[in-house]
Amino acid sequence: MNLRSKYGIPQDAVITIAGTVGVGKSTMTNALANALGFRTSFEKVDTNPYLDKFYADFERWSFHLQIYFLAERFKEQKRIFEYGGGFIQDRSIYEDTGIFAKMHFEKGTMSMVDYDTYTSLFDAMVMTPYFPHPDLLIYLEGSLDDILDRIKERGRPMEQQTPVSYWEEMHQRYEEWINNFSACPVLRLNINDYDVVQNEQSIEPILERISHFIQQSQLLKR
Ligand SMILES: Nc1ncnc2c1ncn2[C@@H]1O[C@H](COP(=O)(O)OP(=O)(O)O)[C@@H](O)[C@H]1O
Ligand SMILES: Nc1ncnc2c1ncn2[C@H]1C[C@H](O)[C@@H](COP(=O)(O)O)O1
Repeated sequence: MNLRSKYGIPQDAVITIAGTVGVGKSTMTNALANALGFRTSFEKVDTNPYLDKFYADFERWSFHLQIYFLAERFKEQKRIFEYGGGFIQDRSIYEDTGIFAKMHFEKGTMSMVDYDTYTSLFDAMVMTPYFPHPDLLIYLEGSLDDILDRIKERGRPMEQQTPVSYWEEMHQRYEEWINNFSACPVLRLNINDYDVVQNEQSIEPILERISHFIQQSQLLKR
């Protein structure tokens, strides 16, 4: 019996992985997709035409980057819908607005006009009854120090050159954001409680918790 059947996870489930930069979303996306035989939906960092420019000049590029991410995530959403689910998604669309756009607006690196334009587009596209929300959002959390170590270890040059205060601000905002998030069910995982890199078996207790959550939320939907 495969792991998906063993834990009774529906084959059309859509699970999104959320959390701050470097916390381990892509790694978890791969581990869960392999274990469940699901497709993946990744953020493409290397081919993003704005990301390097954005890190070099937030004020100049924050609006362009948000529009780009929104378009990319919406295309991915369409692909997931066309396949009929069975996906693990690396980062949720909700973080673009709830974390990044909001943070840049509030810190003064996105103008109010740009922020209003962006949020009205986001709301028209996403916050509608026609937009399918994921079955589960897995929120990865960890200490700022552990996350900074991971950002350093991964070594993306644009992130190394960014002041620690940026990651600190983001880390705080994530905590506040997840405590108020209600668009879909949330499973919180602390990065010290599993290690899918060194120990492949550590995915099974996570599958068990996912199964429990999805079954409970399906009961609530009835
Ligand atoms: N469970 C883990 N144990 C140890 N290192 C990890 C773990 N998960 C991720 N990492 C490492 O942390 C870094 C960031 O992980 P990544 O999955 O790219 O994060 P994200 O997608 O959230 O930005 C990478 O170098 C990755 O190898
Ligand atoms: N919406 C976003 N605005 C600004 N920057 C973003 C957004 N979404 C992702 N990013 C950045 C953060 C990282 O440098 C890369 C990839 O994110 P990761 O958390 O490592 O998957 O893109």
